Amino acid sequence: MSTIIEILSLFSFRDVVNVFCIISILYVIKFYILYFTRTNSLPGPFPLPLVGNLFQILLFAGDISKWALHCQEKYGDVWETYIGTAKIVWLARADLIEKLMNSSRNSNYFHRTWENHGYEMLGFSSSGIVFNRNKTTWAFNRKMFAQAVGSSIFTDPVIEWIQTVFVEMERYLLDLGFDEKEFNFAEWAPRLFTDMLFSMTMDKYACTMAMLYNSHNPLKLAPYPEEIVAESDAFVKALHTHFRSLKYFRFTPEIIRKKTPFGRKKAKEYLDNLVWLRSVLINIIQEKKKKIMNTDEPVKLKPDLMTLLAAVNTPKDMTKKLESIVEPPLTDEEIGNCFMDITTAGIDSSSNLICSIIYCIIIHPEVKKRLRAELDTVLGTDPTRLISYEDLNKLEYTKAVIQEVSRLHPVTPFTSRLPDKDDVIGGYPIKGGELIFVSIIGIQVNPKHWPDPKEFNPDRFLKQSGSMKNEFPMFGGGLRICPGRHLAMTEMKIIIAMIFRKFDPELATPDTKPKYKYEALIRCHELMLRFKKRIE
Ligand code: HEM
Repeated sequence: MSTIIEILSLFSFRDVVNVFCIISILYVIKFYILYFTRTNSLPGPFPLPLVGNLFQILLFAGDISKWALHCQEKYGDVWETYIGTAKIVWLARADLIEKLMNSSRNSNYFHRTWENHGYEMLGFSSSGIVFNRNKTTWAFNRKMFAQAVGSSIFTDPVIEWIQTVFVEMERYLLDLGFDEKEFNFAEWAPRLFTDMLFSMTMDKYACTMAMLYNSHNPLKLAPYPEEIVAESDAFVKALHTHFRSLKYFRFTPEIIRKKTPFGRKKAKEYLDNLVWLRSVLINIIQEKKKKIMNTDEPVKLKPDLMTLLAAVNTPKDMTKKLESIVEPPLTDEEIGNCFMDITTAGIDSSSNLICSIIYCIIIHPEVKKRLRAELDTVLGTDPTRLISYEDLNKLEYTKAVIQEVSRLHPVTPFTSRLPDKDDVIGGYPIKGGELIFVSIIGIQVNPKHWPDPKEFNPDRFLKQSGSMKNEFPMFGGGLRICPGRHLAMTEMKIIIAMIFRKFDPELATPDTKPKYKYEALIRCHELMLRFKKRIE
């Protein structure tokens, strides 16, 4: 150390500045030599050294989806951008993503992004679904998840769970006078989906709506025992800390996480939180396993997702015939990671989409009228009648409305793929290891696929014939297509039906608009409404 200080003392401040300037100039020269001599160049915005094109996103207030649409308009359906020195190829046309959205197990496009040491530390790189980079364990976990979510023993009670949780929200809203007073629906939506997900995955109360209600009405608390509320509160808070930790581990360079006191402290806090969360989950899973072991009639157990996953591939499997069981059961850790994947991927996307759907229906009275007519025809005029699975299949216009809102306002505007090896896409050479962004929003408003793409017209989904999977990739596609898509559509249909058959939500003021923020997905953080009761 003292030798370094002695050497440094031989230089004046001016010398240090000069050396810094020379190194910077050499770096800039090298950056642009590489940029201008790059092979397989594509059109795209001009990058700056070190930051690449990141600074241009600031011109769009950090909203990458608006920036991507701007780039598409300027450069066409294929363009390139840079994060630092890393090139990213963008694709915004259905035929261009065909290879990426191929479901073959040998696909060149299994990985969604680069390897991340942070996720490895968290234990998600080879377990669970969303961040799993190991094809074998990913395929196994995903197959078990799809088997449980898709089994009829799960899908039937899910419809009841969703309705029960919605009725609870309805009670709180009416109790708080939100049929007359304006309130921020965007505050309630994530709680509605959290509570729903907790009941369908674990048969437990998350009580997040109850807590919001209590914060508005401390004199008349929601009817849950205090210890249940406190227990759920601790668990939900830990889950939120876990969501923040995913961002931290993804974006904070390893050197900061490991070598700086602040970085180390933060990483430890997050890891301790995850250890606690996992231990709670494992206790819950083991309780479920005990119940399964102690019964001769597993079909009589409450078929929440965790119970189904805990029994999968055991002699008490409720999702398939025993003679077809050849694989091992899921470990407790795998079940816990699947639960965290479901909450990570399933709460925010659904709750943000529901805000956009309600807003679009309100501002299109003719759409609301047709939607209501369909609800009344299929469900009848008694708003307390339980909705059944058969009813849902008949709600074609409602489904078209949900799809049209998702087309114009996708909550997940992009997904990505990392090719394992070199390829050619639409005539453009692509290098292995070069990240590809699929602009879901760009494809869904591309005039080559959608006439009058900016017009809100649910009928276009009723008229669609043939396959349009790559023209409407709201749930991604191929190997890594969203495995929760059917559940998500079920949730949306039921909630829209429950709202609009009984209520007539109105905007707080005629010019009220939802406020969105881009945070990996498009998050609605304000939608001021009144939940007026339906009169006609
Ligand atoms: C409206 C609601 C939802 C939307 C718009 C949505 C959209 C998406 C998209 C675009 C992807 C990436 C697909 C790809 O890269 O090709 C994805 C992945 C995923 N989604 Fe969803 N999703 C929704 C709801 C849900 C729900 C309710 C669940 C769980 C119950 C879920 C679980 C997952 C999982 C586990 C993945 C990762 C799949 C993998 O990596 O293999 N999603 N979702």
